[in-house]
Amino acid sequence: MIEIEGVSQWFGERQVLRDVELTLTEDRIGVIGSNGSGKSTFVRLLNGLLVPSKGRVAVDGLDTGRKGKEVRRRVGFVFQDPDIQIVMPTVAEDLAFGLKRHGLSKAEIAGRVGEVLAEYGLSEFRDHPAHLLSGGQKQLLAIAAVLVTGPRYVVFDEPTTLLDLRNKRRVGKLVRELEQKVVVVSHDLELLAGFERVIVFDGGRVVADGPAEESIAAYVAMHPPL
Ligand SMILES: Nc1ncnc2c1ncn2[C@@H]1O[C@H](COP(=O)(O)OP(=O)(O)OP(=O)(O)O)[C@@H](O)[C@H]1O
Repeated sequence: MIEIEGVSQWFGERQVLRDVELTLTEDRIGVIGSNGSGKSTFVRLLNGLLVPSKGRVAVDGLDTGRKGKEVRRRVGFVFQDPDIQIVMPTVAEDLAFGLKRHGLSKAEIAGRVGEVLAEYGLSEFRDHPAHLLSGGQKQLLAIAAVLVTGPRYVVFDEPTTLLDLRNKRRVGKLVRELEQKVVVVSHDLELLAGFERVIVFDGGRVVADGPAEESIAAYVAMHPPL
């Protein structure tokens, strides 16, 4: 469970989130809203990438301000642009990187990396330079590198924006089928169809919150055709 209690966020003089009060328990949660409405800021609070200016965020009872390291082990974060997440030269080394930080032995790491490469259809790219992968393959690698560390929750910030239709569907399927609880920020409303809960932000506030179909309809109704 992730609890967001009385959270407001300022950057300098500018208030970006206003009195957000939410308890996240569902397996599939979407976050939508206009550009600049505060979605990315909100999800950055969930794994302690950002600590709220006011209020409190707790993951399974762990305060993100005081227990940041433990929180980040529980909550994986997949960025929109996989290039900023890929840190090692080859595909296998990149996957191993996250595991080393988790104190696994060399043999355990090799085994786990092999499994994950197979699972994501990346085995043939094992020793390939990660930066030469296609956009879709990089996104899959970035997702795999987060999942390999075994988080309980995974936050995705616009995971399909840079992808072609085939890879968009691939990532969409993966997001729907993950065993972890997921929170997905997206402008791709199709990706969120069928989600248990979709939260709509506007001007830093939650303006709708309910099953995907209801929230998406409310969001669409807020934006009549020009
Ligand atoms: N680190 C920061 N410093 C200053 N302002 C910031 C910072 N991060 C975000 N902002 C501002 O906060 C506001 C909300 O940004 P945020 O990225 O949360 O919106 P968003 O809903 O994710 O938008 P988009 O759909 O365009 O990605 C924007 O006006 C942005 O310029």
